[in-house]
Amino acid sequence: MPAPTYEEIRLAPKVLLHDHLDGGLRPETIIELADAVGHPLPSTDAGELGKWFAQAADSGSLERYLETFTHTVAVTQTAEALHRVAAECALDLAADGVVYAEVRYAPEQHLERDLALPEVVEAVLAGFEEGSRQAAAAGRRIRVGTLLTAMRHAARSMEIAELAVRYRDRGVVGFDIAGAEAGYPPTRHLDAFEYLQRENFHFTIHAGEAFGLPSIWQAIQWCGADRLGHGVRIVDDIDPETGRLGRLAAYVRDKRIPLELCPSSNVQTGAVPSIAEHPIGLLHDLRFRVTVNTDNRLMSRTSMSREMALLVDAFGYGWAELQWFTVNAMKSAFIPFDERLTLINEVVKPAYAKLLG
Ligand SMILES: O=c1[nH]cnc2c1ncn2[C@H]1C[C@H](O)[C@@H](CO)O1
Ligand SMILES: [Zn+2]
Repeated sequence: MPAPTYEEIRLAPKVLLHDHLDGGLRPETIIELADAVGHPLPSTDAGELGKWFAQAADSGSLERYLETFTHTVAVTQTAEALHRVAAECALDLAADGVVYAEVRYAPEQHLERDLALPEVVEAVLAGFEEGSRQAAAAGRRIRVGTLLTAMRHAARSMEIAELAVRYRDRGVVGFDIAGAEAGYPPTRHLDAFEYLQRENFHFTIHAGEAFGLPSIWQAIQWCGADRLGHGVRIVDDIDPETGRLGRLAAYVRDKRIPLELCPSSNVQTGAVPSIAEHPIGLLHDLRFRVTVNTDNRLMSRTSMSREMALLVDAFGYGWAELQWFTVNAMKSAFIPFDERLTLINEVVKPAYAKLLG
C-alpha cells in the first residue's frame, strides 16, 4: 500500500493532546493585535514574522525557545484578543482534521493589563466554543478541551489548580505545568498536585524534555501525573542494544502512562538531533503509550498532519501506525471514558477502516 500523503493525512481524523494556545497564533493575527496595543514585533510582514518565530525557536535550547513567547503573550492581554486566538485555534485545528484537541495555556501570563484569572479562562472557553461552532457549520466537527498550565518557575500553581477545578464542568479538563525544566522540579508544586488528586482531577506534567529521568520519576512517583508532557528522555532508561527496560521505563510502559511526544519541537530545543533519530521509533516498537503532538504550531511551523507526515517519511509508517497513535491519544484524553469510546468507535475507527482498505 502506498505511503499516506500529507493531503490524505489532513483529511483523516486526528487527536491532539499537547498544543499550547500561545504557541499557535496566526502570524497575521499577531501583527493586528500588536498594532492595536503598540507592541513592537521583529517584523510586520506575516511571512517574515512566521519565519522569525521558527528561526528564533530553532535554538537548540528550551530556555531560548521559550523567549519567543514574549510576543504571543504580550498581544493576548485582553478578553477580545484571547477570545479571537482561541476561536482561530479551534478553526485551524479543525481545518487540519483534528477531531479532538486538548489545548493548554497559562492564565497567569495574561494578567498584565486588567484581566482577572476567571476572565481569562472565560474568554478562552468562549473562543473555543465559537471556533468549534464555526468549524461545525463548515462541516468540520471538533471538540476542544482546555488544560490550565501553571508556570513552573512561578509560585501560582495552587491558585491555577483551584481555577482548573472551578471550571471543570465548563470545558477545563485538566492541569499542567510548563516552562524551563532544569532547576524547577515538579515537586516544587506538590501541594497543587496533591490538591488535584484529592479532587479526582486530571493532570499532565512537562517532564523529560530538557531534563532527564529524575524529572520523569518525580512527575510520576511524587506528583502522580496521569500523562507526561514529552517524556522523551524515558529512553535514557532503555538499553539501546537490547531494548531492555530499567525500572522507571518498565513502570511507564506497564502502567500505560501516555507520552505526549512532540517531534519537531524536540528537534528545535535540542532534545533530539533529528526526526529520524527521534526515540518515537523505539518507543513505538516497544509499545509504550505513544501519542503524536504539535506542542507549538507557530514556533515549529507545523500541524498535526505535518508531524504525522514527517513520521511517515522518517519511519515508513502507514495508516495502521497513524491509527494506533490516534487511538492511543483518544484513550489518553482527560474527558470521560464513555465519550472517549464514542469518538474512537464512531469517528476514528470507521475513517481508518476505509483508509486501511
Ligand atoms: O515544550 C515546552 N516545554 C516547556 N514549556 C513550554 C513548552 N512549550 C510552551 N511552553 C511554555 C511557554 C508558554 O508561554 C507556556 C504556556 O503555554 O508554556
Ligand atoms: Zn509543551
